[in-house]
Amino acid sequence: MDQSNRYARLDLDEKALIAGGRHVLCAYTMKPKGDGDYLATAAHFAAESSTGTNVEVHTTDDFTKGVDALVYEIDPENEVMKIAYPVELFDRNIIDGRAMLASFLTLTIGNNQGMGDVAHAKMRDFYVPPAYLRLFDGPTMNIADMWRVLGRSVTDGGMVVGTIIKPKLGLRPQPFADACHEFWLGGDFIKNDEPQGNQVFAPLKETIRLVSDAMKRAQDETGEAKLFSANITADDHYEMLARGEYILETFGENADHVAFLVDGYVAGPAAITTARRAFPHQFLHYHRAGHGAVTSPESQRGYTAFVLSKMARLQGASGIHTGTMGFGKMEGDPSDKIMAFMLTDDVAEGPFYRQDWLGMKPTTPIISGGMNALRLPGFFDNLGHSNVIQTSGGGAFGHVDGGTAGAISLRQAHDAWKSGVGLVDYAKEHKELARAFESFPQDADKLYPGWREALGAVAAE
Ligand SMILES: O=C(COP(=O)(O)O)[C@H](O)[C@H](O)COP(=O)(O)O
Ligand SMILES: [Mg+2]
Repeated sequence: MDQSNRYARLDLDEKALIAGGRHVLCAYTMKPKGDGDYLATAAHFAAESSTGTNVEVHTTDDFTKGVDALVYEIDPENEVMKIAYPVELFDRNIIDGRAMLASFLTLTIGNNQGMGDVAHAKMRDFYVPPAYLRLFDGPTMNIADMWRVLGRSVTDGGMVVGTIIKPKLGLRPQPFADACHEFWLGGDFIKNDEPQGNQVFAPLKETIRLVSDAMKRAQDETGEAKLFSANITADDHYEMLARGEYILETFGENADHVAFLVDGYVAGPAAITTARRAFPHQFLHYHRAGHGAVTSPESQRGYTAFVLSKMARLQGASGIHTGTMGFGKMEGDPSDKIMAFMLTDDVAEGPFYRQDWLGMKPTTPIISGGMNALRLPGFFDNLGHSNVIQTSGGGAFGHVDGGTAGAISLRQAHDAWKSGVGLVDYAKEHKELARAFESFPQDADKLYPGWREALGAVAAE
């Protein structure tokens, strides 16, 4: 059944829809199955994503038709369609009338992902009008709060030098805490790797007690504040709360040095909102393991990493992984920097829409995945600033002189970039950085040909 006479209004103008403020706009790439008509398939998609189904139902009334999602633009050649969703379609909490991301996803990227007449569809961008935007929680904390704890400028505090405890799994509590202590002697921030929780060989309570003690010792020894991002991801809301409360109680006077890591893709929006609402004074670290299943450029379904990032700011993530934009080990491209700008700027351009965040706090980009000191300058050149949390796991613990030297090398690479000095020149005066060249010779050869001659004995020592 062709529903385009009801669910498509190609005469609608995007600027007018935005000015009207009544619609959430979504841009998708979509391909009909077989030789299906593009507009009819798009209209069926809009019907299934709002008030309709594949047939007319006699219960539909005039009010229903007023909240139909409408296809307002199609470009079959480029497989692009745009749909306007009336704000009224989206579910609101009974407890406080506020918006929920689950409902946004259920409609815009729900049943439509499995429709028989759609070969594939992927959301590339979305626009949120002010009336809906203000119903989302948004972040309470972000990198500015970390900078405050670290005693830095709260507007331009620079890179937070971080790591992920490696190996990913398999450390008992004491070796785990020892690795933390080692890194903290040179760095600022440590996160649990995302699978680390309450394994039998490393019970959470015992591990957290030792990590808290390691933090105290590192702070005493360096005179600097240290930060830890603890994984509280769980299927069960009560389990997340139990973990969070135990962690805060155990860190005691250092509780404000603790972030909570939540795996927002595998555990979903409910887990993010649980942490956001139960622990509004902790930095909420959104880890996105698994997102590649839908966001990868290889995947023609789901949504992009850009869309995931934008949703994270709405939900109130303090920081979210944005990949390394082609400079690390995970999939990515330098143009991914628009993802970071959408997180941090008050008005930002997406691939299809400009979003005004109306003062909603920024979410901090977390840069991670195969990074090390040598890869940082290129990354910062591309992004244009270094106000990010950067975590290098292998890049710290893979340093030939150990985790402390690894941490120091990362800080030195950042300092070199900030002061506009070439990395090889800076390394001549900074041993840990020089030794990072020796630690990651493949990267060194590729990014800094001639480094060995230039650094000579400094790197080899
Ligand atoms: O453990 C790591 C990186 O470890 P290492 O520094 O040893 O590579 C993170 O889970 C990845 O950053 C995830 O990817 P992304 O940040 O793209 O979500
Ligand atoms: Mg990891």
